[in-house]
Amino acid sequence: GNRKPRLPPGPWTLPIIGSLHQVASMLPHRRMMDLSRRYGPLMHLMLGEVPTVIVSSAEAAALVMKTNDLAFAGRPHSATLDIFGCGGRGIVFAPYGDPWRQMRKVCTMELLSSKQVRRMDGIRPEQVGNLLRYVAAAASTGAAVDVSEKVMALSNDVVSRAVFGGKFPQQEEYLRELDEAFVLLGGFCLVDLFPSSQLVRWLSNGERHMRRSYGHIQRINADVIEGRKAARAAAQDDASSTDDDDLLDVLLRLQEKDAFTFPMTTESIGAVLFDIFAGATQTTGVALEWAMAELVRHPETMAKAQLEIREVLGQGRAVFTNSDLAGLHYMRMIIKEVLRLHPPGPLIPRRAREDRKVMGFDMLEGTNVYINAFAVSRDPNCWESPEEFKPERFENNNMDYNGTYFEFIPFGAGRRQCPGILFGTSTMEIALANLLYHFDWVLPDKANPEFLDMTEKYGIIVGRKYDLQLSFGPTLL
Ligand code: HEM
Repeated sequence: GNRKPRLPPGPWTLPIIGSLHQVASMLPHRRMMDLSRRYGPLMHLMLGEVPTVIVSSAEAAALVMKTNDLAFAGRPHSATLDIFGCGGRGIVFAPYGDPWRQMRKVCTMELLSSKQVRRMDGIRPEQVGNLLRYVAAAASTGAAVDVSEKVMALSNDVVSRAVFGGKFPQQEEYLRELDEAFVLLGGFCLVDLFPSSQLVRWLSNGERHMRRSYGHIQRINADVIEGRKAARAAAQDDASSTDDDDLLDVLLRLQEKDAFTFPMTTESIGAVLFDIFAGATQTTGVALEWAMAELVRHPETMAKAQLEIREVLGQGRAVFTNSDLAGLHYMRMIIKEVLRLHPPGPLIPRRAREDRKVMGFDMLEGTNVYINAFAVSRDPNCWESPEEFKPERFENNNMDYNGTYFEFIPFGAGRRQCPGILFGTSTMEIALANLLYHFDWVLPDKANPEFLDMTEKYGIIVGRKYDLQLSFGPTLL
């Protein structure tokens, strides 16, 4: 009928600028957590002209990502997102529908296939070995290590091997553009907030910047893909797979076989490769940097983890592989606790594909919906001393990030859940196990770890504002 919709409650909004003044001033996931504690687990905001609902409790998250998953399986769109997501041809920002489903299935099956898992189990130790060599050299001279930079580089290299087969000549530029695009997406860009205004469109730099960044990314994609096509043609192995196939090989083979029900262009392949790259690198990198920061801040936790690792692995090991790590129960609790306190993507973007009633409120088609995974995993109604870093809280329970416990959703849940959980946590485990087995980490100049600055940086992937510089304790192995 014509009844007025009953929207979720939200802060007082100004005409034109909506609730922007409420959220734009600081880290949005924190500001929204504070606001939601006042207005409730479903909170309505007008971000500029764009109706938005923020979801901030386990119960509300389950209603959105489980009970009504299909209705909320869309992703937001906006001028900058449409450019970044290649008009929906990738995976992460593709609209819910058949092309997305086929692409996601292919990539997920490939990344999780036993062949690819075996391949990556061989590759990760190589990459971690490079890192260890660098760290050992620094340790021998007493220099501090920029851990943030090094774990990010590790994550980039591992993902790059999975997706593109190895470092590619333009990798540095690719990463720089990705960084810039993430900053543009995390900011509240005027054209996204006022889509109907031609004036704003004309004035705004956001769309122009994104177009330039993404154009550059597309050119690099095209170069890499054309190069590989030429190499495949020369090797005449187009139909057969080898043990060293990366995701690019797999997609090209499917393209050659015409295996999709939609046109699979080089541009689409590029969009998918970029999406996997973008979804995988910074998330895993910042999770590792938060892990090392929390461990240094909690020396007793680091010591306990080292005891476990050194006991399980025995003495005198060089580099080890993921299959050596099955017995590291405390390590896995640490990883969970890091992802609870520092979910790398704190605001999970969805979009309502149809009208739904949730908790008695109307959520209207076209509304952008952000699930605040950060607020949910710090909810005092679900977690004891939620602000404290305490891996032991995961002892003797089954609580997991697999998308069945809605108070803990760093990877989301439902149809859109992150397909890279195993890939990402495997990289985290092997990196942390090696870094802790071989070295004792402390702050440089005997600084007191209690005062380590944990300020977050603004962006859709939330890392540390200040790079983590670490040095070495006296009991080096
Ligand atoms: C610690 C590491 C990671 C975290 C915290 C993380 C987190 C997330 C989250 C929260 C989502 C949205 C889920 C939802 O809407 O319910 C997501 C989506 C996605 N992630 Fe991850 N991710 C990580 C690592 C990875 C890795 C390693 C890969 C690939 C190898 C990856 C690929 C993707 C893709 C392709 C999507 C989009 C799925 C879709 O829209 O259908 N992620 N991730």
